[in-house]
Amino acid sequence: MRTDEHPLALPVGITLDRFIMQNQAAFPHASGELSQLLRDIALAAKVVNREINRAGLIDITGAFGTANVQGESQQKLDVVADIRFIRALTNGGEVAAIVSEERDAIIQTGNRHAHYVVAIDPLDGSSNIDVNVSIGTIFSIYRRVTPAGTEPTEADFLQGGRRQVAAGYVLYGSSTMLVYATGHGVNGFTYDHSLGEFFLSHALMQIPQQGRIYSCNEGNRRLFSDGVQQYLDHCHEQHYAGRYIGSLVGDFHRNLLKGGIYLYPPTTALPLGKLRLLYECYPLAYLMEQAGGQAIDGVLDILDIPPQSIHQRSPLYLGSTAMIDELLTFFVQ
Ligand SMILES: O=P(O)(O)OC[C@H]1O[C@](O)(COP(=O)(O)O)[C@@H](O)[C@@H]1O
Ligand SMILES: [Mg+2]
Ligand SMILES: [Mg+2]
Repeated sequence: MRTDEHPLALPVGITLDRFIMQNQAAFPHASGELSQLLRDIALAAKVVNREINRAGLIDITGAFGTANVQGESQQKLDVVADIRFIRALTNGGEVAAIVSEERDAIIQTGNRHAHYVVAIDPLDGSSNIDVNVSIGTIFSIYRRVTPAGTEPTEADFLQGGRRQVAAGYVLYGSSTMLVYATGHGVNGFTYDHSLGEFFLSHALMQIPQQGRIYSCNEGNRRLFSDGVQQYLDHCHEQHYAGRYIGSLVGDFHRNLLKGGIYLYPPTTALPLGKLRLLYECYPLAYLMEQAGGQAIDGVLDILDIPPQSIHQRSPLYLGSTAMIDELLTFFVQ
């Protein structure tokens, strides 16, 4: 009997580290830089996970008293997660510059020799931080276009969604998961606190083509276009289940597993939508397309939207292909 099949010692599974190494082997010219970058993200995720789990005990709940470039009040955990990810990516040495939701300007890490830049939403679902509801982190990775050795510029971040070389999210929920893709499918890893390791738990995730869940803040209903309002009526007529956590990562993850559609339409208050193209829409669209779903802004595929600025907003509709096709029929009437 092979040792890894012994009933007294069941295998623990494939660690994230081993998975990264196995996948790196598939790219003969790989230098290991992207692999190290992914490990740095996993390390920061473990530290932030620890802070979230004990937030109420170490007084990092509530507002920090400052506002970010979007004019949103920064929660203490927004700031903590921002510092932790920037520190890990800087110390890891593989990232030349970072765009963060919590910082106005590009962060120069000082690693001018590095070949990658990262756009990040350090803490997603800020309105749910203090109420023990799932929250997340979203990241997007590009190979820089400016030469190594020089100071990275906006050009490195405004390459367009289809130039991402990797993207993913961390979900801090009933379990903690890291879900990412590097162009060859979406894989999910569950964190085992007792071993301090992420283990492969969801290989090659695919969203069901059809779903019966819709996720939308219907409190904004009157601010939506007629087409969106008619689509929401259609969801009611079809008795689709309304599920809205208010954390994009949480709503995305559920719909990825069960099938469904997430909508953050433009409103009269936010005519360009609320969500940010570089560190919310592009990375989740990258995952959604590789999981067999669709992501649009109502007209274009999210990944084809030309980027103009680092904190640019966009409407977002993403999920099961059949549900996106159905939504689009309400936009052309
Ligand atoms: O409260 P609203 O308007 O429904 O917005 C909720 C959406 O805004 C977000 O909280 C925006 O993300 P941040 O928390 O990172 O700012 C999404 O996670 C969520 O889907
Ligand atoms: Mg967010
Ligand atoms: Mg955020």
